[in-house]
Amino acid sequence: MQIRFTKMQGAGNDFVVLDETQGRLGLSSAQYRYLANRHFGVGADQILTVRPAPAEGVDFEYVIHNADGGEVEQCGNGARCFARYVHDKGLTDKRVIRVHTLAGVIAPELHADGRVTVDMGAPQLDPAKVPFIAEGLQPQMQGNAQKWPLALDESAQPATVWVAPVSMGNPHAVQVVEDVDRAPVEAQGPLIEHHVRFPQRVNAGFMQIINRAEVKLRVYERGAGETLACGTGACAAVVAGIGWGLLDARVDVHTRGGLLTIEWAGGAQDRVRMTGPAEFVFEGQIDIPETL
Ligand SMILES: N[C@@H](CCC[C@H](N)C(=O)O)C(=O)O
Repeated sequence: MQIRFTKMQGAGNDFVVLDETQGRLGLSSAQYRYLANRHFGVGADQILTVRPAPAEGVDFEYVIHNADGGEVEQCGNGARCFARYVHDKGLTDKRVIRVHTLAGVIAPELHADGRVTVDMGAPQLDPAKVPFIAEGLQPQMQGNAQKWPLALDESAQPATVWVAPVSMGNPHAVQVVEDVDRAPVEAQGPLIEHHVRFPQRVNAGFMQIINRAEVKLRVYERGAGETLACGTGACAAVVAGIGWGLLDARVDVHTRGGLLTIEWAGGAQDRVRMTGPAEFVFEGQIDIPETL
């Protein structure tokens, strides 16, 4: 089966974008995995699919698969690339686009310089809704927000880490580290991702505070491993940092792949805004085995 694709990246978080506005490709989870494979396929952290609007009041449907083939609710860097794709490919002439995702409606806005700001919606901090199983644990209060002890495998240093469970439509566990470049992302990432207290698995964020308006961040992503940047991870980290009283309402997040700016007024109903780059890389055609 031969399909056309576009490769894009947002702060180094890379995507294969598929256009299903003229009909479904009907890919299996193994075929998404094949596309994402960096040796046999195109290579990507996520596969983004553009579909026609499923309802009144939105312009498109945005479907996201992780590199492991699983469908997920939200992807922030992908949302910026999605908006740039539908605009630059002539699928819409709107510069503010309303997009349906599994996590609700988001609204990317294209700027003249090529960057995109996305209204990512309000964060969810109720542990049960992340979902995070908090039963039997004693949280610590810091500022206006809680942090929860997460016991990791004994081989992990430290054996217990303190995290904020935050949902940006998808689940995140954010912890503060002293030096992000020396943080045990590879060792702790998989343990946090698969921790029994996160029944839908989780994206693990490691945030170093530089000052009240600047952080460094690495994220070990659910279903993709460490990526050069994670947009929803940046939103979740800033929400946690503001809740803990460590950050102001506008924060520059330095990732290994580029800069994301996150804004949040701090109220439960306040929506998070994310601004960052969205770039085309190349286009092509690939043969995908029918049976995988
Ligand atoms: N890279 C993304 C997040 C993609 C989904 C995530 N791995 C999950 O499983 O929730 C972003 O930029 O937000």
